Amino acid sequence: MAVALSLSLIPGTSLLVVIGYLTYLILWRCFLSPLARIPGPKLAALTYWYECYFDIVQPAQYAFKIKALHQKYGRVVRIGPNDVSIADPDFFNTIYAPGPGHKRDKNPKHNRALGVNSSIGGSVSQELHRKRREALNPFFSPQRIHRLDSHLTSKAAQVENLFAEATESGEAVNLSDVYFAFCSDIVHEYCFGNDPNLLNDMHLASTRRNNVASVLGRVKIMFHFGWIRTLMGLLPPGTIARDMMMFRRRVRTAVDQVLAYEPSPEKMPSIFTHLRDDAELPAAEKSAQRLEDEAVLMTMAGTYSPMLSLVAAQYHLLARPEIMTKLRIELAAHGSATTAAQLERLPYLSAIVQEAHRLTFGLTGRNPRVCPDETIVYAHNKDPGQTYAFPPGTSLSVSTLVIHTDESLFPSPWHFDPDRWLTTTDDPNGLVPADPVTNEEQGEEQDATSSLVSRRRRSMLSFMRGPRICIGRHLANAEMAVLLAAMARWNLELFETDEEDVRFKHDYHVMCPRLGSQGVRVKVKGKWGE
Ligand code: HEM
Repeated sequence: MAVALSLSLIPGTSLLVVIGYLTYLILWRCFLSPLARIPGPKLAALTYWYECYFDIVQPAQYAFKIKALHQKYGRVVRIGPNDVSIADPDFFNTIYAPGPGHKRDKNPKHNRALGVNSSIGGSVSQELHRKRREALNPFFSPQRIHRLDSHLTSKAAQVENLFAEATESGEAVNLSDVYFAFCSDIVHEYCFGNDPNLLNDMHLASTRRNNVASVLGRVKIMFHFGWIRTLMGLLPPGTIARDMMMFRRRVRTAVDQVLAYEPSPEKMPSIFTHLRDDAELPAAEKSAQRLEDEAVLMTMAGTYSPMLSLVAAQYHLLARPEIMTKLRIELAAHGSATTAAQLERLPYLSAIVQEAHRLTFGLTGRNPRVCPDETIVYAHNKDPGQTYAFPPGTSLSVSTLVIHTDESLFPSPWHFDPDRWLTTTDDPNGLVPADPVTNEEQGEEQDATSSLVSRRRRSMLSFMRGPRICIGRHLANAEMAVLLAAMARWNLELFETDEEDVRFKHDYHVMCPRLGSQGVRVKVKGKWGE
């Protein structure tokens, strides 16, 4: 009798516990938490379902919603129960590059999206990240990248051969596939020491590009429903998300091949033979699983992102012939500039590259940092009412979309305008410093006329800043310089392509143009000037 009575009380007690917990959650998140006074929609403060709605139902629109929230609520907006977005380029370094003695970790929840937790990009703690970065750094210095010059030039020549063939056949060429294959061949050779020559097989290049696009197309689902990835790991291979499995399996094969061979003194080390042979690295850092994660990140980041910037630049060069004309004049005036290092110093070419990066937005998703041990204070210099303290553990981010389309920095922000990157203080020989941002940080190149351009450069977030700045940025810029200079030698016409094929419409970790876009396609009319 007593047992039956206690059993009958269970549902009621459980209901009370649930109601009590939910009441506590609502009170804490909306009214009592130290973040409660930060402006923003109460629903976003209360639950992650708010973000989930804009990520999945809309779809992939939260980046645009965050911009709209800043327009409504101001520079500081609470965009999640523990998440704050700050639309102030002057606060950027405090979050991402605070300098020695200040810890900035990643938010582990964001690792779910790509599932490369044991890669450098997936390292949550600053200490672990630093160790992994130190192991890779030697491969990514500008000097080391410029040793790839002959390889870059020969790959660009291979692209030109494709154009010569397309001139004869009259068939349309998909530049998104071509540039994906170009970047993929280069990064694959750099990582594993062999060139898969994807440029030789455009059908395969197209399949591989779409493969990566569908992996990216799932990042929002994986982010909000992390258990799906766990479930996938338990199912027989290929049951769901075949493309994701195939992509990982291909990368794993390349890693296994590296691990299967002994060190060979006469062979130039590739990134992964270097990691395999690095005596300083503990065994766990060289496990096949960890190296697979590293390689997945490296091959995805090293192909898809530069491809996006390349096609954006190429589209605007073709849609706006006056930009192409200026580029050709500059290239003709510096005919001896052929290597990546020389081309990267041409002001107009660099400005095109920079503008393409701006409108490609780097990582379009939230890329928060968490400070584990310090309260961070935001104080707007002109408005004392806008002072906020974020306790340790708050997930803080700056939106690339918000900053790169800030009208006060970039008037008519969606207009592709390389001129906004040119200063009157450029070198009299018409050359720009190799790394303008670094030079500015060192106090060089400052006068009144160039201050707006300097501010724009400091506000560029495409590669991020601080210790986690894109490790492959010098490679990406070298690839772009060489390929855009080669493309200027050809007479190309856009084919069934418009601006919607290169414009940021959806945030799938990186920018995605209109859904269903086939990429940037052209007809090749022959060599320019012939
Ligand atoms: C236009 C081209 C590129 C863009 C816009 C871009 C953008 C970025 C951004 C924004 C990050 C910071 C991510 C974070 O904070 O977690 C990053 C990191 C990274 N990128 Fe790139 N990237 C590009 C090209 C490349 C290339 C060519 C490679 C490889 C060869 C590469 C490899 C990486 C790696 C390994 C990381 C992680 C670095 C770390 O966590 O320390 N990226 N990239």
